[in-house]
Amino acid sequence: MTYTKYSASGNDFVIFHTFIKKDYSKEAIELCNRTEGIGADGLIVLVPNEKADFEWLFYNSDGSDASMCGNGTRACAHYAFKNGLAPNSMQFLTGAGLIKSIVEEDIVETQLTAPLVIKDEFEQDGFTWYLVDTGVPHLVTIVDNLEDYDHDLCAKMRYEHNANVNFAKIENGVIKVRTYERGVEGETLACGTGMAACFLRANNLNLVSNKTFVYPKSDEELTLSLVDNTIYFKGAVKNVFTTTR
Ligand SMILES: N[C@H](CCC[C@H](N)C(=O)O)C(=O)O
Repeated sequence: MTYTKYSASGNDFVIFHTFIKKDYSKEAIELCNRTEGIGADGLIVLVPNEKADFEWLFYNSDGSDASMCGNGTRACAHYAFKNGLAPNSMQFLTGAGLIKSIVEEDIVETQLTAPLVIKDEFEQDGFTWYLVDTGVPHLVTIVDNLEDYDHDLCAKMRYEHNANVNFAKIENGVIKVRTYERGVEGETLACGTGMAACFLRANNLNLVSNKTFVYPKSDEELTLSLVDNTIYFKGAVKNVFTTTR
């Protein structure tokens, strides 16, 4: 089997395509293992689909499946286009519904699914939280200092709310984000749906405009924009290497 390793702003994935649609949780754990496998935050498997260019199966590195992955859609779309599996403007089926992505060289823009606010605002453990589903559930708190990010608190909030956890700081109209990712069970270098959740919260509070830059832990530059309640997420992806096992 041939596997390709992608990095999307530091959020990294192993990607392959097959005709066989089955549960790949076990393969996800093996392939994402950073000491004995290729190493990645997630596994993406492309399988044929009659109603879209393809369907994807997404797994976190712990083998859990997730309905959506913003950075994963950007890497997957680039992979699909470069492997002749889809045109540069494509739509594919995910657990969160149809996703549209456009590939232009190494820049990919994804139209995320319609956001759904689960809890608008609540206090817990000294922070003000916002809980929103941007394809997967995300807790967001806006802080003055990203050093407030605390692994143990994130783990507690992750399990209590079954959501990813984001700390965001607004600086001169742009957003800096740190994310604890469910299914990785730790901080990742970027989380697309997490950046989208932070952007939505900051935009709702009139702290950023309808189009702004967002910088995750990797400090790569992503563009988030909101048009008619639809979030667009754009940035570079990197095909790191391809290997066969
Ligand atoms: N860990 C997430 C899925 C991946 C989301 C993230 N990698 C992104 O780019 O959106 C979850 O289980 O909810």
